[in-house]
Amino acid sequence: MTDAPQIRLMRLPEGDPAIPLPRYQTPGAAGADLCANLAPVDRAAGITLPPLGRALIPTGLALAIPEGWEVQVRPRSGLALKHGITLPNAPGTIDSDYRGPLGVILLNLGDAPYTVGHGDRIAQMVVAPAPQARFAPVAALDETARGQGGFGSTGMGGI
Ligand SMILES: O=c1ccn([C@H]2C[C@H](O)[C@@H](COP(=O)(O)OP(=O)(O)OP(=O)(O)O)O2)c(=O)[nH]1
Repeated sequence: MTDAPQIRLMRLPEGDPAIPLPRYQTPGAAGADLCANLAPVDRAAGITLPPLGRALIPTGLALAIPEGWEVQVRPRSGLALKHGITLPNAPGTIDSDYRGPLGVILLNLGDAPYTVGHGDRIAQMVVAPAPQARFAPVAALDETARGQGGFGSTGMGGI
């Protein structure tokens, strides 16, 4: 296994120090939970997403990811199953050279309004290797057994 990288985390000036920093909830967790860090004006009422509504939810954090790695922001399955809350851009890509505020785009696919509260665990971030490839333009590609077959070309049934 590649050595785990160190990711520097900075709480932004508008970040609430009472909100826990991302952490793995169990020794084997792949994702570290991210909490909503709402603007002071939103903290009392939260941010309500109507059905099919979406919003950029601040985390109050900025990251410095080492080159060659990325952070993926992914939905939490409990919120998805119970309330239909997902990320329209899942997995959100956090680039290693990005130093701006980390935000989470939440989308309500449920049939009832959903309110995001200050401090709620809204998503999880997974750290993954992301090497930059070299793209080599060529006139023709090598042949394979699959060729151009795709999008269900091997059939859709079981057994
Ligand atoms: O869920 C997300 C997705 C992205 N970002 C930040 C970090 C990322 O590095 C930057 C740009 O994201 P992306 O490349 O997905 O956005 P884009 O629409 O292609 O914009 P850009 O032209 O700024 O790259 O926005 C977030 O904070 N949360």
